[in-house]
Amino acid sequence: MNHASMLQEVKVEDAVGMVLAHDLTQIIPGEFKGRLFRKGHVVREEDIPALLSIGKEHIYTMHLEPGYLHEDEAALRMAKAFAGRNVELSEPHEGKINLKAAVDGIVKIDRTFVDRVNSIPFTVLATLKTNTPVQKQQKIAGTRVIPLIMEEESVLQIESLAVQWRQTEKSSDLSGNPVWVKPFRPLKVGLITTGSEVFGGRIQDKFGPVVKRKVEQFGSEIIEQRLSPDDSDKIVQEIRYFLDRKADLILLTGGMSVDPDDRTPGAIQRAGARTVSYGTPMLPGSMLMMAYIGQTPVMGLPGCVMHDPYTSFDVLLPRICAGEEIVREDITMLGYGGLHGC
Ligand SMILES: Nc1nc2c(c(=O)[nH]1)N[C@H]1C(S)=C(S)[C@@H](COP(=O)(O)OP(=O)(O)OC[C@H]3O[C@@H](n4cnc5c(N)ncnc54)[C@H](O)[C@@H]3O)O[C@H]1N2
Ligand code: MOO
Repeated sequence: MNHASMLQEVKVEDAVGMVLAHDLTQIIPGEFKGRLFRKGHVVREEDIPALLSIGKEHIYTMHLEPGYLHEDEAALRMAKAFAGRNVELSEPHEGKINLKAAVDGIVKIDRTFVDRVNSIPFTVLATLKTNTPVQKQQKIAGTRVIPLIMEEESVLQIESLAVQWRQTEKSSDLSGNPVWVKPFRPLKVGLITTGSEVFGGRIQDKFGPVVKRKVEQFGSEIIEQRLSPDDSDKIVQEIRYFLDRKADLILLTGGMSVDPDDRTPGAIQRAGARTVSYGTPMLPGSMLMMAYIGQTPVMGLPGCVMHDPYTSFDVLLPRICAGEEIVREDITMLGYGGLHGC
């Protein structure tokens, strides 16, 4: 790429009155990183010491030829090409556009598309992983072009990748584009706390508050918490209680392991559940059960959810709160990268 003819170097001392062609960045480790001068700023006599102090002895003046784009314009066109529903774009800043969530939800980001964009030289698209829960205004992706002057051809390639994606991606009719945010829906959640030691008052329930906080974090609510001893019939009754009340999600805690008193997985099955998986390849959270009774998701939560900050429950819950059905493949793919402790 030969951009030399479009860029002219001028010593800062001779640049008074000239227009900056790009943002200029200052970094003071531990204190500040950001734009010191904005693109378009007219250099003044008093700017010269500041420019020299960030190591700029020269500035560029720029004369773009047809077929070339300024870094800011290229980044903006890239971002507009793939930003879909519930995504907002920031102003260009140092050749970068941030994509932000416009709502609370989970990000949906097509990995194949991201890889294709990044295989085009001098373009950068860095994103969160798909299905990550995000809050409104949280950054979900950033685009950047590496050179100050970008060949328009590269941007056209990205724009046409996005067009192809829209033509071929049948399942994404909700999204419009490969990077988007699926909003949470407010679910009514029934919570069944099993364990004769809790039911009988021998120990105080520590599970309920944890589950309540997690559920509320994604915009849903626990409509009621019911206690049950380690008795299969009683657990089945409590599941039916919440089915009758049209709970959108039923969560059961405790009794998920291999002891004779661990009745929860069997009771979930006896209540008529279709098991997606019992045994989840993630540590912690391996004893989690994912099941459905009709359309209603039912989850058995093992003891670790009570004390480990990030388990398989934290991966699956935001997706369920966004209205997604969990299938077997969603579970099997958790193992790779699924070691988080335990
Ligand atoms: N031989 C094996 N042992 C264990 C396995 C295994 O595969 N083979 N898995 C381990 C894993 S992983 C976990 S996680 C736990 C599973 O625990 P459970 O869900 O069966 O939990 P419980 O046995 O019901 O309780 C464990 C512990 O936590 C206390 N507890 C339970 N509920 C509450 C509550 N609501 N509030 C406060 N405390 C609670 C309970 O009293 C026990 O002390 O199993 C491993 N073992
Ligand atoms: O389920 Mo345990 O559920 O891996 O700590």
